[in-house]
Amino acid sequence: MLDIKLIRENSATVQARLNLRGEYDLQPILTLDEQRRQLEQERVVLQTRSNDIGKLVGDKIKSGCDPKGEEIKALREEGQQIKIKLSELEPKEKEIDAQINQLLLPIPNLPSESTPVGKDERENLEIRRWGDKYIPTNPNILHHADIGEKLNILEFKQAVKVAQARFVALKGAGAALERALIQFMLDRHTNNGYLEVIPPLLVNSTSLTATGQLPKFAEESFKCDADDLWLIPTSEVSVMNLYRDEILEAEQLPIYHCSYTPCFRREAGSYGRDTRGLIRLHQFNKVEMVKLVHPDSSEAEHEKLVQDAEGVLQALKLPYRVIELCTGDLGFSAAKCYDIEVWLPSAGTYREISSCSNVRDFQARRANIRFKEAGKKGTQYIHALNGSGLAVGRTMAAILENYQQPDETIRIPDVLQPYLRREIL
Ligand SMILES: Nc1ncnc2c1ncn2[C@@H]1O[C@H](COP(=O)(O)OP(=O)(O)OP(=O)(O)O)[C@@H](O)[C@H]1O
Ligand SMILES: N[C@@H](CO)C(=O)O
Repeated sequence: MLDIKLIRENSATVQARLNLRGEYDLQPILTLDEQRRQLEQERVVLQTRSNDIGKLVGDKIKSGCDPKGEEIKALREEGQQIKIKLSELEPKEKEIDAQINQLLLPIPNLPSESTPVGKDERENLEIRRWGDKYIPTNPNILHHADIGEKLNILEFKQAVKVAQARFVALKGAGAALERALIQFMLDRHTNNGYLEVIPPLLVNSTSLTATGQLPKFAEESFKCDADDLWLIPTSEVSVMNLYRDEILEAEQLPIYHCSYTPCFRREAGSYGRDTRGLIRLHQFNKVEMVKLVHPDSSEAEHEKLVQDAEGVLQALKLPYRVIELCTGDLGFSAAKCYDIEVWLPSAGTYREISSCSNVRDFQARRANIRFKEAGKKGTQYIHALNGSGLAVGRTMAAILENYQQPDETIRIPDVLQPYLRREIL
């Protein structure tokens, strides 16, 4: 959530930066904020007069004025009227606060100053590439769905019967490879100082609002019918919300978490896109990295987060590139975002496998996550970062293609062999 004080005091700058992301009109918020401030001023004036009257009545009685006389009666009557007005003002202020809040919730984060300006994904910037030398030279590589079915490790038809399109069942070595990938990713992150969490897979609406999926993107998540519970689209939601409404000590920061969970997405706007294979499913596994950090270090922490995600691909020797998203392509909560795209030989292209964002204080304001620092008055909002480290299904797809041998077997990446106790699939 954007800071209302920032909007009030720098409305032109905030509006200009929001315009880099799309169309958002701050005027209704500014109008309500002005009304709210007028009510506040009115309340302060009335409160002061009410205090003065109380004091005046006391002083006058002390100096001999008749407590039942006309003068005291008139003052008491005025005091009574003020109390009635004050009691009417309070709910009005609360109502306007609630309206401002409702208008702020669908407004996205401001892009960072260093984010490249652009309309959409065509204006994203390629930052670097890694692993060109590992790009396979075999021109006949099968799509991962085809080789997966041939090897009897990916089962799409049966999964569709059980659920619907965009589901998969992993069998035998496929299930083992998925588990090995999850374990390998978690081991790397925990060795790098991330504390593992297994969080709830169902979250309430307050949690989804805190991380930014609600109210705007309700149609992208699955909701349980009878309860106020949703299946998580990413474990960023559950992990961030563990800290909702908490005040941390500065010494507790930075907090690094990693978590493996299934993720559930309705993919409402993806009709007809990526209908084959593991790229776009309603349920997929992801190892997530989440950081809660001091605002001064969030930029450096962001660079380290991307390196941690890249490290997984480098260890697996999967070729990739890093893209910096332009202002028009940023996710709702992100101030700055790098996507990592892995090479998929069957398509002859790079496909997104990880998204690493610095959301700065945007989620902390919605979730009310603050910290206290010695020598500073009051509390400050933490900065938060999240990144996929990595999406497991897309990693499996990349391995089934990049490690495919001419005899249609799959070589297991060296770092996974100890987990699987085999070299070939
Ligand atoms: N429906 C899905 N099925 C499988 N993996 C997914 C799916 N959606 C996202 N992912 C993976 O999870 C990562 C984090 O999710 P994110 O919200 O950044 O995806 P996204 O930007 O919606 O992806 P895309 O642009 O491909 O739709 C992505 O980088 C991707 O690797
Ligand atoms: N939580 C982030 C990174 O994985 C996302 O889903 O995009």
